Amino acid sequence: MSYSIKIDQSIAYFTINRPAMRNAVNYDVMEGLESFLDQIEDDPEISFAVITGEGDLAFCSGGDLSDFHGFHTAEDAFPMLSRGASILYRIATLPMPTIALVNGAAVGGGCELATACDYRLVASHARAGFIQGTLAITAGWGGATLLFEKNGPHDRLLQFTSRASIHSPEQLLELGWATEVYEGDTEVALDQFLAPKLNVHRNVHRAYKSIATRKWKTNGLEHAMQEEARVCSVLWESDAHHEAVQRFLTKSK
Ligand SMILES: CCC(=O)SCCNC(=O)CCNC(=O)[C@H](O)C(C)(C)COP(=O)(O)OP(=O)(O)OC[C@H]1O[C@@H](n2cnc3c(N)ncnc32)[C@H](O)[C@@H]1OP(=O)(O)O
Repeated sequence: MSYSIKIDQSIAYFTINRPAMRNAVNYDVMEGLESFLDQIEDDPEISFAVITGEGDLAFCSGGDLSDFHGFHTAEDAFPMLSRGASILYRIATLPMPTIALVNGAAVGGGCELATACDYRLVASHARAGFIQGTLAITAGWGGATLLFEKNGPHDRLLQFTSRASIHSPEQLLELGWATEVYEGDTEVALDQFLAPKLNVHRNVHRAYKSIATRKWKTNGLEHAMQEEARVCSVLWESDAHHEAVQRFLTKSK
């Protein structure tokens, strides 16, 4: 199984379980995320949702380049990108707060997935970045739209996306992308992050989440995220993109 879902004492967990592929997202993982969202979206008993990746090398390395490399044209790529954008929109607008447990690399679509969450707990050995530019594409699952929507300093966020580089936890904290950086055991770090929050009734957390995100239901965010998928799909069909993916897939062979 390429993912697992667990609900334990009002906390819902989704774990991508493809460590050998650095937890890259294929259609199976997309289906898993949709099923996770279906399970928790209307469950008033859930206090928090946690998204993470198996192992300690990667949170998520983005779209599975070996699977999705088969898409040659914008028309081929758009349905996958659009589906990713729908999933990230649903994550961003879940009624309970969400935590990305960034226990390793979060790059490309993996950085987008973490950006869709409310909080990002980042391991001191982890790295993250919108590296899609190295593949001659932009973010395509709506993650860049979400990043800009979350009101950081415009110039620094624009550099964060367009320089396509990988950032250290210190840089991610300074940018305001990382909520906290932790050392040592991931479960302990999550417990310590959640403990003070669990002293407050879940309805309060859910109410603040609704206050913070209500505007997104009416300001066209969902449409803007789909538009990001469309822009990415146009770049996807370029030779520059296909050549860059080919270089990545053959680098160690
Ligand atoms: C939707 C838009 C997108 O998300 S486009 C995808 C953007 N993502 C990327 O370009 C990420 C590519 N991956 C990486 O940069 C590195 O693998 C990171 C995550 C930094 C981890 O580095 P490192 O720990 O050295 O592992 P590695 O590169 O040797 O990879 C191990 C095996 O996993 C594979 N892998 C990794 N990421 C992906 C991916 N996104 N899609 C498909 N396969 C991936 C590598 O090819 C490698 O496989 P193999 O063991 O050589 O067969």
